Amino acid sequence: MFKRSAVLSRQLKQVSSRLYSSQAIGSYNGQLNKNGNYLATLIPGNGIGPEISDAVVKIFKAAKVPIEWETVEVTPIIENGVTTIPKPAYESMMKTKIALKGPLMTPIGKGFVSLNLLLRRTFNLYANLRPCKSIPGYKTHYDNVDTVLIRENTEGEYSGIEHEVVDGVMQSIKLITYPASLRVAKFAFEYAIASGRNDVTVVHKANIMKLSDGLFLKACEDVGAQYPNVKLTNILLDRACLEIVQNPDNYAKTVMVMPNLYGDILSDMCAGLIGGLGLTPSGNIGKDASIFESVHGTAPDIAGKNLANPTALILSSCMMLTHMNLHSKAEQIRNATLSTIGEGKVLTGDLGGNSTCTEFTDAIIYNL
Ligand SMILES: NC(=O)C1=CN([C@@H]2O[C@H](COP(=O)(O)OP(=O)(O)OC[C@H]3O[C@@H](n4cnc5c(N)ncnc54)[C@H](O)[C@@H]3O)[C@@H](O)[C@H]2O)C=CC1
Ligand SMILES: O=C(O)CCC(=O)C(=O)O
Repeated sequence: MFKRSAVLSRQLKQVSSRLYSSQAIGSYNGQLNKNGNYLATLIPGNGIGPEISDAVVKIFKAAKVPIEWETVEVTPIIENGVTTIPKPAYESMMKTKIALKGPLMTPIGKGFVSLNLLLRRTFNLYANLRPCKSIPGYKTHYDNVDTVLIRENTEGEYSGIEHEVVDGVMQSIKLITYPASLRVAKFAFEYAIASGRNDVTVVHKANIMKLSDGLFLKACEDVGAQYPNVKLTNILLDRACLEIVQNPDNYAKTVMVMPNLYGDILSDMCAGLIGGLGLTPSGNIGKDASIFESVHGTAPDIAGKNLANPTALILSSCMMLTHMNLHSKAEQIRNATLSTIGEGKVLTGDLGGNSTCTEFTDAIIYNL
């Protein structure tokens, strides 16, 4: 094992912890329990979820993070055709108001509704914050990616309203409401100020979806009028994709805000620029509760083989710690994780290495 170099350490210091902060909106008022710890909900999830969750638990223990986990499973509970989450998971969230979640599997083209989306709607987690930043020392085609994407998280194309019109014709409703658009726009502006970017870019297709995306854009402009010191621009989604892959640098100083589906796709694209889905964290932020999770899914192709890269969930857990005002622990764990990758000695397969999830986790603990 190698200790991080001075150059890498310097570069890491430049990785602003503000990038991963979600405190612009959404508050955390948790109280220390009698053991001097905060209580947080842990949802290990499916596929690689339990493996990467174990990695976080191990790292938190080694870093002496003052958190006690309440571990709950989220499985579909279907009653009278309505899907809900299990009572223990619901009650835990209502109590702790904060969770770290592994990915949850959703059947394709049939079966129960997405439990990920259900959690976001149940707890009104209306803003999905997805930062994506090149990792110093880890070489990809780009070394200058530093995007912040905020995705409306409760409606849009994912409102779950679908029906058969007649045989052979299906209809899916994209629901955009002014209040939901306003609140996510406000989050984006507050985040732009808190992160020092002072610049918001609305990503949309209001040239085609004139009413729905048009309303989203208008809500952002209405909010923008209350923030005269924050620059507001807008761009069509297709052009944004082109510009980001051509020159991500141009997107390093803005905060992008967009309807649900666009954010889902664009955040995977940004992940691809910095080394893949194993690296990108996210926070689902609400007024009263928040759930932090990787951008990636259950990775069924590598599940149960100790091959998963836990970085995305570890960085999500750091976002959670920042949200809880545990800044120094967040920074310690984030720096140890990024420097382990930057050193390039112990890497999981997705990053070109041949280390297991366990070996990679142990390397991070060594670097704490
Ligand atoms: N928030 C969530 O819980 C999400 C859940 N899903 C669900 O996950 C399931 C699988 O979806 P896929 O489309 O296959 O996407 P996926 O993200 O699970 O996998 C895509 C590719 O990325 C790789 N990958 C993802 N995370 C990785 C990690 N941490 N380390 C190394 N490699 C990693 C996988 O091995 C696979 O090759 C589906 O049921 C989907 O609905 C998908 C996205 C988000
Ligand atoms: O719920 C799912 O299975 C996928 C969800 C997803 O990709 C997302 O919204 O982040």
